[in-house]
This record gives sequence, C-alpha cells and structure tokens, in this order.
Amino acid sequence: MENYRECSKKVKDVSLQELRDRLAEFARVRGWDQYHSPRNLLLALVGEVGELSEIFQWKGEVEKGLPNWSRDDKEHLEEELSDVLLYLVQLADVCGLDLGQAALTKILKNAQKYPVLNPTSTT
Ligand SMILES: Nc1ccn([C@H]2C[C@H](O)[C@@H](COP(=O)(O)OP(=O)(O)OP(=O)(O)O)O2)c(=O)n1
Repeated sequence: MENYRECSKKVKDVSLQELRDRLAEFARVRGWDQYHSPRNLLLALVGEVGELSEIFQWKGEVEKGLPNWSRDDKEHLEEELSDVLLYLVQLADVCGLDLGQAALTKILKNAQKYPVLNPTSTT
C-alpha cells in the first residue's frame, strides 16, 4: 500500500483526461471493455457511493478537515472517493462525453441560475 501512496503522491495536477486514459488502458488490457457498458458502470458507481456512505453512517456530524479521524480512516475515505470518481470518469467516457468541459459549463450555468445577491454573504 505504501508503494501505491508514494506513486500517487508524485503526480501533481492530475487531469480528468489522464484518469480517463489510464482507466481506458486498465480496462483494455484486462479485456474488461466488454463489461464497461454505461449501465454497468452506473451500477458500479452507485455501489461505490454506497460504500462511501457507509464510512459516514452512524457517525453523526463530522468536522471539516476530519481532525479526529485516524490515518487509516482517512485512507479508506480516499479510496472510496476515488472509486466513485473513477467510475464516474469511465461512465462519461463510454458515453462519449467530455466530463471536464461539461462540469465547467455546468458551473457557469449554476452561477447564472443562482446570482450573487449579497457578495458579503457566506451562503
Ligand atoms: N470491472 C471493474 C472492476 C474494478 N474497477 C476499478 C474501479 C474502482 O476504482 C475499483 C473497484 O474495485 P472493486 O470492485 O474491487 O471495489 P473496492 O476496491 O471497493 O473493493 P471492495 O468492494 O472489496 O471494498 O476497481 C474497474 O474499473 N472495472
């Protein structure tokens, strides 16, 4: 596990494109493309969201920054968040969508839908 962590720490500014390409290669060399249909990837994504939710289940409210969490708990959270991201990136890819561009466009759309009425407000 430590080797994986060392490896991933060295990569900075990870792009969605890089993740997409790495995941496509990961699936291709294993012959898993045939199973990675939009529907299957969506179901896998939902399953991982469930695993992510389990980490927070029954804990009550959690402080930002997770100051009271152990290193192991944080590592577990990193893994489940990553699983969700990786399936999401693959889902967008097999649907032929540019997820990064779509997300940027959606942020702009959100800003138009929810204009800043009071710039000093924190909500
Ligand atoms: N057909 C598959 C199977 C796995 N993965 C990748 C995407 C996820 O990042 C991770 C999911 O692997 P597991 O199904 O083994 O799930 P977990 O890592 O959550 O293991 P577990 O469910 O045992 O906790 O592997 C993938 O891309 N395509």
